[in-house]
Amino acid sequence: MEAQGYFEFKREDWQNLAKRAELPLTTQQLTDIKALNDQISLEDVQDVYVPLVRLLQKKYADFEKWNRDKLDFLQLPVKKTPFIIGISGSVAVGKSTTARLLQELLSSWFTSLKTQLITTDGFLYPTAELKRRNILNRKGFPESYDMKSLIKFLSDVKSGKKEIKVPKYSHQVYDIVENEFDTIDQPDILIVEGINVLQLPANETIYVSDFFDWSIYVDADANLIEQWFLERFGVLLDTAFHDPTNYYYKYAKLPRSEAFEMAHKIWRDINLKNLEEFILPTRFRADIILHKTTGHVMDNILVRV
Ligand SMILES: Nc1ncnc2c1ncn2[C@@H]1O[C@H](COP(=O)(O)OP(=O)(O)O)[C@@H](O)[C@H]1O
Ligand SMILES: CC(C)(COP(=O)(O)O)[C@@H](O)C(=O)NCCC(=O)O
Repeated sequence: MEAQGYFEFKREDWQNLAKRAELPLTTQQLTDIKALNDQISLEDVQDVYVPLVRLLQKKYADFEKWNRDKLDFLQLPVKKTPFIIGISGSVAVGKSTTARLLQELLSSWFTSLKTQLITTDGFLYPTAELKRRNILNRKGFPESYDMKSLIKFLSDVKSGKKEIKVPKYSHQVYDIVENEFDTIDQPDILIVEGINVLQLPANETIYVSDFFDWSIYVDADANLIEQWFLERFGVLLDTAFHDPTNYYYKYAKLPRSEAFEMAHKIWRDINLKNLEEFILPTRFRADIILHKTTGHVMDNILVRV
């Protein structure tokens, strides 16, 4: 991987950065995390995420100090500014799993800090609007997101606005769910996860990443990501089988091989295309690149130095 400006840690070296003995989580906390993220191996938590959170802790302390010093020097009233972390990567690479785990770790570890999480799926245009714009087959591509609203949301969060409502996307419904929202209410740390968070959309003067204090790109070989996409598709099929309102119901009723043939086409013509054209080019904008290999095992960690 051509990665100028980064230091690449092999997993073995990275895991030595935080001694297991110093793991500040109790066995119960670890068990709770495992229960919430049953896919995640505790080895990954200890070897990869503990050093990651330790590094993040340093960045957060630095951020807080700078905000305090800045306001003090400018003789402005003290105010809290949230620290925003962006997480990017391909569809199905494991962004939401990583984001949820990070939120869990931060919440268990830094109990006095409020950590919230959103996914930019909520800022996709609803299916009706995608149809109206004739871009239904471009879901996930830059033009399928309401970037103005996403930037307004981030600007509201940074300025400390209370109880901000974020639209909700459902993978099962395959659309924005009407009248359902997540509420972001003055967090100390906000994690923003999505394929588009490091992109520079052509018509904006402010980018999503301008609001980030730290960013992570989850990376893997495209052939592996396709496999993970197909495995997730299989899980979605199994849960859709008895529910005609589920988007995947029509695939669940097809012979399994036909359904997977369709999924392979969706991967090749939409998600892989999007990865190659719009997502992968943003990889080296991230502060940290988490590289995964077979079985979702993290093997390399690249840090911008
Ligand atoms: N660390 C992991 N170990 C095992 N499976 C994982 C891991 N991370 C993600 N997965 C699985 O890979 C698939 C894609 O992950 P997901 O977090 O939904 O990706 P994304 O949010 O990038 O689309 C899901 O089926 C998820 O359960
Ligand atoms: C909603 C998404 C754009 C975002 O994906 P995510 O990163 O949440 O997996 C994606 O899941 C999607 O629907 N892509 C369009 C093609 C498809 O997979 O059906």
